[in-house]
Amino acid sequence: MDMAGRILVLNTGSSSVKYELVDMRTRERPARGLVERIGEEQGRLVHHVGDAPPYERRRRFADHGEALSAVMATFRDAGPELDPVAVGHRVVHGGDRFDRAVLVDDGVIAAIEELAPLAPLHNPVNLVGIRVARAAFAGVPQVAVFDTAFHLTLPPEAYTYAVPREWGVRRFGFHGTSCAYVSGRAAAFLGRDPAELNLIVLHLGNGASATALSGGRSLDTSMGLTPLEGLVMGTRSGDVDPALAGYLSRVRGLDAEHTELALSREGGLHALAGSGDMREVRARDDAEARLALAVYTRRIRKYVGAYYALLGRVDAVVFTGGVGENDAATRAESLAGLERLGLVVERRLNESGSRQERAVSPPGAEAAVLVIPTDEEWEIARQALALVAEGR
Ligand SMILES: Nc1ncnc2c1ncn2[C@@H]1O[C@H](COP(=O)(O)OP(=O)(O)O)[C@@H](O)[C@H]1O
Ligand SMILES: CC(=O)OP(=O)(O)O
Ligand SMILES: [Mg+2]
Repeated sequence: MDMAGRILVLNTGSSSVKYELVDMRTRERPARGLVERIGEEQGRLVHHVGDAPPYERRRRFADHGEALSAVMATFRDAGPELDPVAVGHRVVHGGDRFDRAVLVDDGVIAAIEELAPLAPLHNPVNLVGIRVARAAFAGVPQVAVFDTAFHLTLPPEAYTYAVPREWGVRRFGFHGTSCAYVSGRAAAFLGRDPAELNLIVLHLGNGASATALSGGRSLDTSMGLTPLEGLVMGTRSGDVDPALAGYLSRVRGLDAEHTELALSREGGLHALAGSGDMREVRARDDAEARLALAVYTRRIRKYVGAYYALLGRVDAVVFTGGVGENDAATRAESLAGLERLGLVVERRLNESGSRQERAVSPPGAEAAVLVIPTDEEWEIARQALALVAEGR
C-alpha cells in the first residue's frame, strides 16, 4: 500500500456534504466538491476535478445517504479514480471521550451515536458518512477526527458551568481541528516555538469561535456544550440570556427544542440582516445591515478583551475562516480601539486582498495580527495518515 497516496476527507454538515481528495505528497486536491441543500427540493452537487470546469447537478437529494451515493457516482462518471488509502471524517462532537483522532471501529461508532444528543444536527449525519464510506471502501481505514478533541486541555475553571453537578454538562469547544492547524502555522510564520506563544484564534466561518491558547494548548474557548455558544455566527445567535427559553415558552408557547433550533438556524446575521452570508451583509449599506455588523464585531471585541485578560500577554491574534480570511472590515472593526492592548491593524496591509498567510499589523507591533487561511481538510488528512501509519 502506498502510504503517501490519497486520503478522502468527508465533512458532513447538517444540510451539506463537503469532500476533498487530498494528495499527501503534493498537498494538492485532485478532486473536491460539495452537495448542498440536502433534503430541500432544489439540491446541488458541484464536483471539481483539478482546474477543469466544474461538474454540476441540480436535483433533490433526499438525505445524506443519497447525497453520498451521488458523490460516489460522480467520481465514477467524472473521475478521478477514487482509491483512498484512508478516509478521514470530520466528527463534530467527541465529548470527553476523544482527545485525539481514532481509527473507527464499532465501539467508536457507538460512542459517536451516544454523543448525538449533544450535536443532533451533526453527529448523526457524521455517522452516515462513516457508514457509507465503510461500505464503499471495504478494508480501507476510516479515521474520525473530532472538533472537540483539541479543547480537552481546557482547565476545569474554563470548562465548568456554574450549574448543578448532577446535570453532567460542561463546556467542550469546537473548531479544534482549525485551531490546531492555524496555531501551528502562526508559530511557524512568527518563527517562534509554539510552546512559548500566547494566541487568540478567531475562526470566523459560518460557525464562529474565539479561542485563547497558551503554549499551543486551548485555555478557553467561546463555544460550549454545543456549537451554539459564544460569537454571533451566520445563523447562530451565540451568547443569549439562558432565561430566553423559559420566557419564550411562557409568552409564546415555544418548546425548548424549537427555541434551540431557531437559535441555531434562524439566529445570528440571518436574524439581524436577513442573510447569514457575510458577503451579502457587507454588500448592503443600510441601518439593518450596519447594526448586524456592529453586533457581530462588538461580540468579537468583547471576547478578545476577555481572553487578553485571561492570557495576560498576547503574542498574536489570528483571523481565519471565510470571514476572518477575506473580510478586512471585520478584522479592522473587531480590533478597533484595542491599540492600547498592542493590537493594531495596519490599513494597507489589511486591505491588500492577499490570500497568503500574512501579518496585517505594522512591523514591530507589540502583538501581531495575522491572517492564516485554515485548511481543516489537510489537518484531518494529516492526522488520519499519521494514525494509519502508526497502526501498520
Ligand atoms: N470575500 C469575502 N468577504 C466577506 N466574507 C466572505 C468572503 N468570502 C467568504 N466569506 C464569508 O465566509 C463565510 C463562510 O465561511 P467558511 O469558512 O467558508 O464556512 P464554513 O464554516 O461552512 O466552512 C460566509 O459568511 C461568507 O460570506
Ligand atoms: C462545529 C461548528 O460550528 O462547525 P461549523 O463552523 O462548520 O458550522
Ligand atoms: Mg470551512
